[in-house]
Amino acid sequence: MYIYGASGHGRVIIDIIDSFEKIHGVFDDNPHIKEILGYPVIGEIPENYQFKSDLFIAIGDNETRMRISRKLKSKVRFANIIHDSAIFSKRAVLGEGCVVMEGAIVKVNCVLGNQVIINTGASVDHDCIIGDYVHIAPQATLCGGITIGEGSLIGANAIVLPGVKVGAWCTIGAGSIVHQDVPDGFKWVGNKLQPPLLPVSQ
Ligand SMILES: CC(=O)SCCNC(=O)CCNC(=O)[C@H](O)C(C)(C)COP(=O)(O)OP(=O)(O)OC[C@H]1O[C@@H](n2cnc3c(N)ncnc32)[C@H](O)[C@@H]1OP(=O)(O)O
Repeated sequence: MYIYGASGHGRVIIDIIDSFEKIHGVFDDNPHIKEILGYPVIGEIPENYQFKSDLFIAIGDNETRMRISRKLKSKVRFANIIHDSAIFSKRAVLGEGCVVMEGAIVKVNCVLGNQVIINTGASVDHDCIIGDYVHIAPQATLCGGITIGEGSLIGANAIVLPGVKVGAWCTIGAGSIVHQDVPDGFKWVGNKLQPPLLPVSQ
């Protein structure tokens, strides 16, 4: 497998896979990063690079992961990674380029899109629909029947109550309790929707 991203999330991904998976190469656009966990970092992906195996985009930022996956999707197949200690229902569906980390749970009838991160110990209960490029951060809990729109971040230890719909590109603060639907692009912190930023007056 190839890895794209040699920062914190890249270290986490390499640490999960390199005891059973050969790392063919690690890419990162930052020319100052030369090495990660003992693996040399190649730099940017060269034009017309011929991949010998699947790629995993190990970048935590949802918008960046979307941009890179769109750029590369015609050139390479994206790997999925499910840690041995995760519980992933045989009746749940996963897109491509996703990771389900240590101790995470994804239950019956869940549908996960592409490039989704289910981080350490997060719990996604029955019948949830998770859009592309979503990150469910460590220990977050999604109760049953929840919808999370594309690109949203559900912060660490947040709880989303049953049936709630979180829109696209929302941010849910760490430790929040989300008890109402959240419109596209909004932020929710604690137990409240945050007012949108007002445009700066001319
Ligand atoms: C392995 C990993 O690390 S995965 C990473 C997962 N990432 C996360 O879980 C982070 C989620 N992000 C957060 O919780 C952020 O703090 C956000 C998005 C809620 C707020 O970020 P910002 O908009 O930059 O807000 P900022 O940091 O300026 O804080 C604004 C106010 O909200 C408060 N605040 C910030 N985060 C929270 C929170 N989670 N809960 C309650 N209050 C908060 C701040 O104390 C501050 O209060 P004040 O105005 O009274 O001083």
